[in-house]
Amino acid sequence: MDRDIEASLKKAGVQFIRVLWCDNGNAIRAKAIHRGMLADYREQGVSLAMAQQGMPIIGSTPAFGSGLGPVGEVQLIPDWSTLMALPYTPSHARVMGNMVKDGEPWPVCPRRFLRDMAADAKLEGLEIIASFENEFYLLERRENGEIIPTDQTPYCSTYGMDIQQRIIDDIATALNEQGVLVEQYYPESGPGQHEISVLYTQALAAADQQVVFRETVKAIAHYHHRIASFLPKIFPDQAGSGAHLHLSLWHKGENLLPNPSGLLGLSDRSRWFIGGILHHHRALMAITNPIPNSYRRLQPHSWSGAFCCWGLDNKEAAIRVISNPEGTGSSHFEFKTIDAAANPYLALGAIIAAGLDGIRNQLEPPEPVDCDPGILPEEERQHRGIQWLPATLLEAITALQENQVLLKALSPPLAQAYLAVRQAEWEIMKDWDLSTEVKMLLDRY
Ligand SMILES: NC(=O)CC[C@H](N)C(=O)O
Repeated sequence: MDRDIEASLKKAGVQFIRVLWCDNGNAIRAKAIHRGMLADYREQGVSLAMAQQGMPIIGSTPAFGSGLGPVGEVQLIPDWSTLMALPYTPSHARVMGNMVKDGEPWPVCPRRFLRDMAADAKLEGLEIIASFENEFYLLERRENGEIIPTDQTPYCSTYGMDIQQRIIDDIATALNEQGVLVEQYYPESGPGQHEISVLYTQALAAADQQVVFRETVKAIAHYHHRIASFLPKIFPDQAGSGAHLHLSLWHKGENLLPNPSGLLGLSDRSRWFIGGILHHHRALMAITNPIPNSYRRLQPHSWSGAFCCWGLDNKEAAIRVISNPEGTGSSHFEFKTIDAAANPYLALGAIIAAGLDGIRNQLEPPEPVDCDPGILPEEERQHRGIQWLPATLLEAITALQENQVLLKALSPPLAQAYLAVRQAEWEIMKDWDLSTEVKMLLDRY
């Protein structure tokens, strides 16, 4: 960051620069540096208690067994290439932070993990291109604490668009101003549920975008006296909110996915990448669906990726390969078993690790599924190799504890801290009913 940027921050009226991190509980947090003190902090960043990476989403003591106690600090060093004034809070700017210990990237830093996984992919000649596609609810809190949707409109309702026009416009403007390019918008099927998709980009930037997206949507809703929530399941009988992850693999500007004569229009490497994700799916879910509430969303017939399988344009499969109308092969696929309670750096990093394992070991996915797996008799599902996914976070945690590929990729200190946070959250929340989850978590995601 040079003096010009300091000057432009001053000119823009920025007083504080938030240095952001996204922790193992997927809370987005920041320490803010006053502009007048930037010279002192520019290189060394702000200090952070190591225990911060052991915090569950509820509570303020590090999880037991995280390996992170009250002693020890790391530096949160701004990645100045991500500096951006916040359009919705003009006196603040934000920059993403990297956790550094003794001058080296700290293994427990989620951004470090994704950077390393992207670098691993590069060694295989692959650039990972991704985008998170979020759904969220726009809600109001009544004086008695009751949470109600702010529209009652169905899927793609133009009336829903009219009702929410100002707020959606403001979100789109703010995202675009931060370089997160808005692609499509429509009201989703739940009352007050909306979806805004943003343009894909390289892996680290895609995870940064996910943080920016959540920050922006929540802040702008608040400005409009609304609550935006990404909590995976809010209303028992209405659609849940996913954060489907769209992926493609590139090399030197060329998309490596399409092969018109390959299975589902895909090249061998991309099919093996998918094979790796499905092979490690159960363990991945401890990262992609990290809270007990996540498992309420994953129901058959809800297009949420509740079955471990893949298919062409199949919205009930965990992996939907998206057909290309021009018949030139499939250019990307979507992983649906993921929600916005997931730390995007860890989730995308773990998916890359699983996919690379698939490529290295040429892991073939099972036969693609061309029907709704939820209506098949159990025997046929088994015959076709369509597995039920973990029904609880605890099952997913156990799968991750047993998954040497993902544990190795995470590195022992990150795996230890992450699993301890998941276990702590499981213990805290396992007996909560949905209304307690909503009360406690609505504002946190
Ligand atoms: N249109 C859709 O794909 C719906 C997605 C669904 N709401 C989910 O939970 O994932």
